[in-house]
Amino acid sequence: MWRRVTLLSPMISSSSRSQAAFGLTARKSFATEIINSEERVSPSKEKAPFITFVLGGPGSGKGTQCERIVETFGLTHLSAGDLLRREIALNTKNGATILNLIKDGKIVPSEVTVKLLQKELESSDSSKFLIDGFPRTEENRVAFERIVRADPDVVLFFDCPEEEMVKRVLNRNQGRVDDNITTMRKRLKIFEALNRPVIEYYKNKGKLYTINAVGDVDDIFQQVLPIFSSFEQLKESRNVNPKTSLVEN
Ligand SMILES: Nc1ncnc2c1ncn2[C@@H]1O[C@H](COP(=O)(O)OP(=O)(O)O)[C@@H](O)[C@H]1O
Ligand SMILES: O=c1ccn([C@@H]2O[C@H](COP(=O)(O)OP(=O)(O)O)[C@@H](O)[C@H]2O)c(=O)[nH]1
Ligand SMILES: [Mg+2]
Repeated sequence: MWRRVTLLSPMISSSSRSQAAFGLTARKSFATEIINSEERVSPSKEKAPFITFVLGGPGSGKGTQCERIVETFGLTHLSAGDLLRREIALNTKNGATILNLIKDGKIVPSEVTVKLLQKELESSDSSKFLIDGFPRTEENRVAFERIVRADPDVVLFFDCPEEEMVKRVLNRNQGRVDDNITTMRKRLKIFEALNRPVIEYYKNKGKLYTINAVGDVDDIFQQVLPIFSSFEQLKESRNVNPKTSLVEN
């Protein structure tokens, strides 16, 4: 279980949050601490988690590619949309508000989404996460940094033309309340206005990997493979799948 060492938090002044400084502090703040002598912390938990943000417009194939990444590299998939839909299904206190926002293609307040993600990150035994469909806005991004105190190692961007995304969403067939043309049009506008700046942010930080999201699912995954293969932290858990390893590198 990941635990933040909250005592470290006041040491970070807003002015010292350069990428390097923030990254270093985030890593330290993810160090586990032994709360009491009865609690055992495994050595692997002393390292910072490996975090990937998966971005792209609605229907660009984020969820589909995440499944492939999980199969091959064993990362833990956290879909922000799925966590929000679970709140609706469980009828929690935020459930009704979340439902209305999703129906309207709007973004759920950062506090709500970040808290859900934080809970999953902290309670998981995993040390490698794929955070799918988040951050959707600059405000989301800043809230994650502030609350979770972690930075992504990799940001994937599935780049897909609008007409292709519309076609896919309208054929998705998962009974989602937002898979209709009216909501989809709103979502595309929100994507351009609010998610593009996040993509630009990570591009400027040198963390962005842009994937051409048009074509066969397997061919798209072939663009993703070398990105993850290059990270030492993921090598030991690499699950060699003959279907996906043929064209590697
Ligand atoms: N490369 C692809 N070509 C055609 N259809 C795809 C492709 N990738 C995913 N799909 C389909 O498009 C729909 C949206 O994909 P999904 O992975 O849910 O996207 P996102 O999570 O980005 O909204 C799904 O029905 C999925 O099966
Ligand atoms: O960080 C997030 C992720 C999702 N959503 C809401 O959940 C919807 C569906 O998101 P999801 O990622 O499941 O959609 P996808 O892009 O996969 O179609 C979005 O339109 C938003 O209304 C949100 O508010 N914040
Ligand atoms: Mg999705």
